[in-house]
Amino acid sequence: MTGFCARVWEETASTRDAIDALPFVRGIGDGSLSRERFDYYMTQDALYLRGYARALASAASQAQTSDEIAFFAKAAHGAIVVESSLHEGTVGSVGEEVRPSPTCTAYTSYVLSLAHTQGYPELVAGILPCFWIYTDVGERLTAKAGDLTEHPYGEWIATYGDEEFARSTEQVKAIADRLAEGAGEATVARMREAFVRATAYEWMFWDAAWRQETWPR
Ligand SMILES: Cc1ncc(C[n+]2csc(CCO)c2C)c(N)n1
Repeated sequence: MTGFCARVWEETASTRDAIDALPFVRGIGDGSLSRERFDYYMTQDALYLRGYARALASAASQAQTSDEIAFFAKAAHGAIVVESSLHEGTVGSVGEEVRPSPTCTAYTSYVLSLAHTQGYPELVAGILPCFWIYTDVGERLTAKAGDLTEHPYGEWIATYGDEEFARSTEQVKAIADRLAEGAGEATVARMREAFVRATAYEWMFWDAAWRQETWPR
């Protein structure tokens, strides 16, 4: 039987095709995306990464091996460092007055609910699309964009097209496959649900940035 990752990757093929087709993602790739939309995204992403870093720290606290504890603790730190370096170069530091959008709130609340109401395998499955989708999109955009030095979003593309980032993704995939192998049917079904949902949130996050989504007032 094929592993968990191979199966859920196949199952989310249509969502991933829809991600590639998003005007926001196409616009980052060809450089035509407006600064205004990109800045909205970066600000919301900084807020997202704070919540996501907490979910990674929770995975570190639930992990059972030294390697996994160290891996998730380093990734939690990495999420905050990505936030400050990539974001300060574009939108500056994000102040307390900025409110997370409905989609940002939904996505961070969802991964944190996995951390607090489900088990370690479900949390890892819900954390994985953040790594895998960005590696996947980053690799394709890097191959397409060519020389990034003059590209308006070159730094963003290079961050996620990076080989070390791809290696981190492979590590989360290996952890998810191992956990699914040792888990019962009900846990694997919840892991699948977490992966599918988080993948949908990745689509929604870029779509919300394109729309510059706000709360009703
Ligand atoms: C909405 C959203 N989803 C995924 C990433 C990518 N990402 C950022 S930090 C990290 C892991 C630790 O470095 C990953 C995979 C993002 N930036 N924003």
